[in-house]
Order: sequence, then structure tokens, then C-alpha cells
Amino acid sequence: MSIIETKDLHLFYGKKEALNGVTLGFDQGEITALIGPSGCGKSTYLRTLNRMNDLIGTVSITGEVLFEGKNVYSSKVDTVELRKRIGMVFQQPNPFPFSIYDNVTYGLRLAGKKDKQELDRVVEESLKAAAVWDDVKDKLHKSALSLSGGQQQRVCIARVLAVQPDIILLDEPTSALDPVSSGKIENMLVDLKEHYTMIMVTHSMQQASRISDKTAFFLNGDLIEHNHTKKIFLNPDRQETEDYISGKFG
Ligand SMILES: Nc1ncnc2c1ncn2[C@@H]1O[C@H](COP(=O)(O)OP(=O)(O)OP(=O)(O)O)[C@@H](O)[C@H]1O
Repeated sequence: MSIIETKDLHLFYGKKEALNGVTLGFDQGEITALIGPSGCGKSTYLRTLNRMNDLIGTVSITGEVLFEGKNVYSSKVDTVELRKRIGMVFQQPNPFPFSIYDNVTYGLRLAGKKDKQELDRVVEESLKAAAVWDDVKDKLHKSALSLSGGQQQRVCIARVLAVQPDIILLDEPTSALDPVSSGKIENMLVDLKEHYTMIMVTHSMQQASRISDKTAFFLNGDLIEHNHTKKIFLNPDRQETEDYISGKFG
């Protein structure tokens, strides 16, 4: 059973339809890459999963998003709680202008956790899991903004991990980074797979083929094809998928 799925999901910005009925599920412990040309709805789709589109006034949605079988758009859902369980990492690293330590503990403090030993433990575990502990362990109380872009992005991932989400949404998490930092993040995501379900928008075909288990190809708001990444890259069912992957458009 999918941990999260959408059924016939349509999304409109005002009158403009950006998702034309997407039915797609994600299995626990897998990385799924969302690929497709610019403007085809990948980020829009990603944001429907933890209701980030709620913040955009003109958006309306029909169809369903089910997280562990429950409707994410039910009026009973607390979106703050939802976004803790379905965390998000953005294209541009967006650390808060606080210390590294305060960035990582932000969510826990909001939840009222004050025990210093526990916070220290979570900081160390999260920064280790995000493969940035060795870079920052001697300067935890320095501003996160003083770090390199790649280190900032890993601190942002640690901040998401600290609240122990079930799902991590990643919107082009390495596109603003150099190849060495990107490689570190890719390796780290593969290591995290055991404990988290990840859904990642990427423009890099190499990245999708290197680290994802499944790939979903979007085009003009439609889901064209979803399958094991190897199948999508070696022997796709649809001509449009083949054309996109081989660089004929997009
Ligand atoms: N806030 C918004 N208001 C109105 N239209 C929007 C908004 N955000 C996105 N769109 C439109 O929805 C469509 C899908 O955009 P989206 O950003 O989801 O595509 P994408 O596949 O993620 O693109 P990219 O790869 O360039 O990030 C586009 O036509 C875009 O112009």
C-alpha cells in the first residue's frame, strides 16, 4: 500500500488548470523522482502533498490526496502537524538567520521541547544523518548563514529530519549547488531511504537515474508515465517519455 497517494487530482490557479487529474502513489522507503519539462506541474504537484499550495490564495483542488489512507484536505487536518510529518526541502537553501543549533532545534522548540540533553542529542543525530556534522560540530552556535550553500542545504535537511517526518519532499534540492555538494546530498539521500519516503523534483536525468527507485514523468499537467526508474530510462512505454529523456525537448 502507498504511504501517500493522489487520486484524480486536479489543481487550478484561478481558472488555469495546472494538474489535469493525477493518480499516483508512493511506497514507503522509496525515492521517487518527478521529472518533466519546465512548467509541467512538478512543483505544483509536490506542494499538494503537504498542502503548501494552501498559502496561494487562487488555488483550488479537486480529487484526493491520501496520507496513510486519510484525506489530507479534510478540515480536521492540522497543517502544521501535517508539514511536520511531510517535511519539505526547497531549491534555495533557506536556513533561518539563527545559529546552526537553533535551526535544527526550531521544530522541537516550537513543540515545547526544552530538555537540553535531548536537544543536543537530536542536533547531533540530525546533523550526522544529513552528513554535515563534521563540517559544523565545532561551530554549532555560529550563524547558519555563514556556511557554504551546500552546507546550508544539509543543515536545512537536518532541520527537517529533527522532527522525524515520515515523508520528505525535495524540490530540486541540489540545483543551486556545485557537483561536489550535490554528490554529498545524493549519497546522503540514498542512506536516508531506509527510514524515510522521499519524493524529489529534479531536472537532472543523471540524478534521477542515480538515486531514485521510481520515476514519474509529467507533461503539461498530465502524469504520462510512472514506473521503476530503470524501466523509464531504458525502455519507457510512452514515446513522449523517451523523447524527453533523450533530450528531444524540455
Ligand atoms: N503561484 C502560481 N500562480 C499561478 N500560476 C502558477 C503558480 N505557480 C505555478 N504556476 C503555473 O503552473 C504551471 C506549473 O508550474 P510548476 O512550477 O508546478 O511547474 P514545474 O514543472 O515545477 O516547473 P519548473 O521545472 O520550471 O520548476 C505553470 O504554467 C506555472 O506558470
